[in-house]
Amino acid sequence: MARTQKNKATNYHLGLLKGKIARLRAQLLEPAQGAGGGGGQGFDVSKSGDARIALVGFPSVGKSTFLSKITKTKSEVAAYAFTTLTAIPGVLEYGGAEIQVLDLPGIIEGAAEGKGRGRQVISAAKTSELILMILDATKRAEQRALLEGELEAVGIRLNRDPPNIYLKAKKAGGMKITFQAPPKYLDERMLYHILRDYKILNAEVLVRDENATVDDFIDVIMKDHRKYIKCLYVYNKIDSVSLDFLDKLAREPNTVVMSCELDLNIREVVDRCWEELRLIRVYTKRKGDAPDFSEALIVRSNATIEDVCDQIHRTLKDTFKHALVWGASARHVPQKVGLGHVVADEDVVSIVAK
Ligand SMILES: Nc1nc2c(ncn2[C@@H]2O[C@H](COP(=O)(O)OP(=O)(O)OP(=O)(O)O)[C@@H](O)[C@H]2O)c(=O)[nH]1
Ligand SMILES: [K+]
Ligand SMILES: [Mg+2]
Repeated sequence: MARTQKNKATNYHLGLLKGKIARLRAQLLEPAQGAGGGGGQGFDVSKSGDARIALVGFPSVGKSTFLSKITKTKSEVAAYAFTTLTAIPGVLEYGGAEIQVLDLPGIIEGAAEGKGRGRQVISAAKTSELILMILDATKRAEQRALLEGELEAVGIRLNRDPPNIYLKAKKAGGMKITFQAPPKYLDERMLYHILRDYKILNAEVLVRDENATVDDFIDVIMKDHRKYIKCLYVYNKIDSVSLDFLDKLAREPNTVVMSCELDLNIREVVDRCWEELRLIRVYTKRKGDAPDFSEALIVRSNATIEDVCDQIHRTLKDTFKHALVWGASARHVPQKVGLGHVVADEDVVSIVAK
């Protein structure tokens, strides 16, 4: 690809190559048959709590120091690289929620290809709802792009939505490729040949985004190997950089700065994590009683009354008549709602049974 000049005429050729590379890379990442270790498996830590955050970064950026600050777990801290050799889980308690925080071994360039424990670390990161990319404010700026490249290479997409392209493989009927608006970077012939390379010969494609690229299209074909995860960039060790530089870092998007050593801004980092996870606290209330604010039910954003019922008890739905809701999601209080009503943070809900 590097030898090919980029212009309109070679665009098609480059698109096909990208498709082939993505397909071959996915094959490489498949754990080899019977090969055992070093494969795509994460660490043996089961998920627990309401969400999982993974701490990802180069060695000695302060991942374990941070875990020890925000949870009761003590993960070994030292000045040498690769102090942490496995996944260490801790529990962050926040607003009634329990969030699992995974301290992970440091990764290095080439991690995606299996250097060090890289593949295992990245697999563990892939299971999280939020990646905290811990960066050393005193190190070169390229560290961030390097790490992003490693995560991208195994199919993690940070702070992005899935491409707005519909693809449905079929058993027969040939290829039907439609563009909602004239595409800037794609054409029908290119998509046709990329699909063929993936042995997809019958399919319906609708490209809804005129700015969609070949990479986007490949992500849609490979959607079983892609994971869209939020990432917060956390620069640690700000005790050791100039104020000017610190100011510049702090203005970057999705970025927070801290010093574990001086206990600076830790609370703000944790608050941002909570915001990024977009978890919702719902309090329950029995008829005639005051709401129970001592224990929150934790649900995902856009959760409905049905999700709330499932959190309380798996058979509650069967006897559900309606619910009464007080709080931000209610048009008037209390609002009488059905299972489909979408709740908001800190709502109070009373379930009325048949
Ligand atoms: N100056 C400064 N040093 C820090 C800060 N936070 C951690 N350190 C130091 O950085 C070194 C590495 O810290 P660790 O927490 O072991 O880093 P890690 O990212 O877990 O390292 P690995 O497990 O080896 O990947 C230790 O010597 C810490 O004391 C900070 O805010 N400022
Ligand atoms: K270390
Ligand atoms: Mg560590």
